[in-house]
Amino acid sequence: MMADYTVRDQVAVIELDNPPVNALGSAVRAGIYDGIRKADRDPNIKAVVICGKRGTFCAGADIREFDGGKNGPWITDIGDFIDNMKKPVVAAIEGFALGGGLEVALFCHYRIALKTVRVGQPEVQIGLLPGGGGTIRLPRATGLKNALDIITTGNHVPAEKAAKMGIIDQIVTGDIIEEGIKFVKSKCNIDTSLVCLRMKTVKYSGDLDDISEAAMTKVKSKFKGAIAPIVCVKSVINSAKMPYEKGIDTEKEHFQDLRHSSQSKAMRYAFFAERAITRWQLPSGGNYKTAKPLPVKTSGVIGAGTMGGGIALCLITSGIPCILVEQNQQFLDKGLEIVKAQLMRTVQLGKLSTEQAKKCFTMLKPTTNIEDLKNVDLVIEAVYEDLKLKREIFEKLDRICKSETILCTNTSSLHIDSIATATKRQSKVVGTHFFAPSYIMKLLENIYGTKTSAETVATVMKLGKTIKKVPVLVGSCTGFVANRMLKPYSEEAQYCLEEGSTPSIVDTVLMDFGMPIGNFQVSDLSGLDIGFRIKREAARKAGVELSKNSRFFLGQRNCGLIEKLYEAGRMGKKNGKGWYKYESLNGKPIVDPEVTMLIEEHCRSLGIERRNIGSQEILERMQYAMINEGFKILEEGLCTMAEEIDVIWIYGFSWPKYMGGPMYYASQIGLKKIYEKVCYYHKTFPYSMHWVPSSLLAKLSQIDLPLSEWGDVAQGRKLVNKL
Ligand SMILES: CC/C=C\C/C=C/C(=O)SCCNC(=O)CCNC(=O)[C@H](O)C(C)(C)COP(=O)(O)OP(=O)(O)OC[C@H]1O[C@@H](n2cnc3c(N)ncnc32)[C@H](O)[C@@H]1OP(=O)(O)O
Repeated sequence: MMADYTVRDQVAVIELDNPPVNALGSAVRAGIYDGIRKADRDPNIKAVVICGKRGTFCAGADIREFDGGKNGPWITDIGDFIDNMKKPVVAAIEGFALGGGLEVALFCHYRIALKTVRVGQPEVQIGLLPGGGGTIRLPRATGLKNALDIITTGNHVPAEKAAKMGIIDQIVTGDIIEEGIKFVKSKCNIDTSLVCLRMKTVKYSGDLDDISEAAMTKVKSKFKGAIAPIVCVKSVINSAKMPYEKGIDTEKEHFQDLRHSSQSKAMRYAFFAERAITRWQLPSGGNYKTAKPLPVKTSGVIGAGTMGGGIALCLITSGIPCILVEQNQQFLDKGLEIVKAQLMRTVQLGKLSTEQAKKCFTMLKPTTNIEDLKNVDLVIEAVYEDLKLKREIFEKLDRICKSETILCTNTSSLHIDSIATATKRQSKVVGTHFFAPSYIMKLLENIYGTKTSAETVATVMKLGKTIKKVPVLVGSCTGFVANRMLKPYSEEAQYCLEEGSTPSIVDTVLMDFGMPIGNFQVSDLSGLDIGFRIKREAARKAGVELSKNSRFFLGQRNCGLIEKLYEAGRMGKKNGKGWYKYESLNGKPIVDPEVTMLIEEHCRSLGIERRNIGSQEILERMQYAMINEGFKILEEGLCTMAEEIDVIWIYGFSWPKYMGGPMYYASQIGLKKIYEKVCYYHKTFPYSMHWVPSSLLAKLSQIDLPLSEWGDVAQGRKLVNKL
């Protein structure tokens, strides 16, 4: 049994015991069920305490069991039994009570908790609804409005707030079991039916249909394309519409439908992928187990532009003091304004109080003197993408900073070694690639160079977590993983324009797939001048001319549309015209006939025949080209597992979690089909290197291996020819 049963002072104590988070697997459910029945039968027992071992109550159902068909009592059987008990039952909560964990607590007559506790119904984040009575009982505890909010967002609620909401009866300090026993003994004479949530009515104000409609509208716009939030709303509304039993039965049906849905399977995959990528390893052998992170108590950021300012903000809002360096006072002042404005916005969003924001700001020390960085533990350089400039800065930092200081570069494309070699501490140089807007986007691509030490990697991986990012470790190559994969994706989008499509058609196809924003809208947001400069820099490096009228560039297919738009003064959203036109800085993209004409003229001048391109082809070409690149990245060992690529796309480019990430998506389509299509497009477009099929993809397309083993095949840990 995975729940210990002991008796203390005539109180039965049932302790959930399933490391590491007491997940409510079938054996744990059976343990609780047997425990309460035993306590009920025993005339010497006056009351029951349910609690968890190892400092936490329960993180919910065992997510891994949803794929199989494990039995054991259904969770609501526990609730049904407690509802009929005359002996009081209290949930004594420490750590987390999430998902099925909170549902078990809601079965109990009372809930007490330590101040540090967090409760929540995060099932929606793995494409489910709280299927153990949560959508029916939580509204009875806290009212419809709060329940809708908690269940549709999946957000954790801190204990004191949960107490105010009526979810927790008492906040306690000290030993949670002792407190539980003391509390429940004081309730031995009450009529338990009076405190049983099943018996309560659901509180709400206004018209139920209006509440339902408003909640539906909200979740449909906030979680576009996701099914679970919609079903969550339906089920919570049922709690007020239906008798308790009918609500519970309907909830169970909804739960089973969602559990078997492709969206939930993908989101469950993403949940474990996010955890798998924390088990990083370096080709040199260092890994997450053996390497110890260095403390980062003080930090510095060089460059107070939007990127650097955002990074500094991440640091100070996580309690790490930061010295922000700019080359002159004017730039520094401008940067500080950006930081202040972003802090204000955080306050407006209710994520920080004014007091907290003020305190954060005091942790920022602006300066124009780089020498001020001499004693910090870690510096992040965030100047613009210029190798010469970055090398100069690193050479300076190497001289100025104490020998222990870790030097990070926020480059989006340059090889780490090309910067690290400017120093005499290559083992302490590492890439930390933030994504714009750096304060908001969750992905942190950490890049190791040839000589980066495991200790340095461990430090930036830990720092990533501390500043609430999702850090993923990758090897160094041009563009690293994210931008390297983005390149063929956006190139194919532009080729589709040349061949007959339009920016709005391409973007609509992507958004219908589930991307929150289309390729050309993103390009307008970041600015067409960026894309133009990248191409110009590549041309400069290769010693060739950039020609907008050539269909070939560096021996590859070329689309000169960006150059043409740039020349026409179309910089993107910032000047109101790019691939679309905009009426204001916050305006929506509007199809611009001028762009359509420009594209058509471009095709005429180059003799490109335009045709009707179907949405399937657009999607396939953009996604398969990028997926093929993903396999090359695995093949080259720049990632050690396919999960890393998926997490990068989910958190760097907002790939819908309910589609799992591009590699997971490929696994669902089938590698054989992907490989055949890649070969077909390679034949059709022989001048696009990105269509050269990855040999790993070719190999894996011949066999049926789960995604979790693709990295092993790539790294030679699994020999496929011996299978
Ligand atoms: C039978 C009931 C039927 C229906 C209704 C109920 C449905 C549910 O309850 S669905 C599950 C709802 N709960 C969650 O979604 C919570 C998931 N867990 C978390 O959010 C976090 O793990 C945490 C906040 C509880 C702790 O975070 P942290 O301290 O950062 O640790 P990790 O996330 O790294 O987790 C450690 C370790 O535990 C594994 N794990 C966590 N929760 C579960 C779980 N519910 N089921 C199975 N495994 C779980 C996690 O994967 C980590 O292990 P690995 O590193 O080996 O992957």
